[in-house]
Amino acid sequence: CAKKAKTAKDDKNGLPLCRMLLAELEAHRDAWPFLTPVNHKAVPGYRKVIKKPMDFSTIKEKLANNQYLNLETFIIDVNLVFDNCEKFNEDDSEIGRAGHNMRRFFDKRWTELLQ
Ligand SMILES: Cn1cc(C(=O)NCCCNC(=O)c2ccc(F)cc2)ccc1=O
Repeated sequence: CAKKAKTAKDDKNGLPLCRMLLAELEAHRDAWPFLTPVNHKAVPGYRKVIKKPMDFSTIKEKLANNQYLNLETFIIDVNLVFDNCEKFNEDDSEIGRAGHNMRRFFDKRWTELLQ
């Protein structure tokens, strides 16, 4: 019979873990810039500079549509949110700092949960 997955990382579908992690990201006080897609009509230059926009609501939609193979592919999209933020925003700005805070929080949580 198939070996029981050792950790969520190996588990073919650590999807409940993804849903839990996303819920924690959305509940974070610094999540507000990332909850919905950046409105490129309201944010000059965004569409030109950021080739692959991503946000928490889009990740939620992809989870609901079973578009993530496993935790890895989910983590790639979450990191895309933070990488886009670093590319477009000064570190010393409200949104730039929010991005750094959220990345630090996420890295801490998923590594804790995988131990
Ligand atoms: C990630 N990023 C976001 C923006 C940006 O201007 N984003 C709009 C923020 C406005 N949205 C809110 O204030 C809000 C949304 C939901 C909510 F529940 C509470 C507040 C600009 C550059 C960038 O790189």
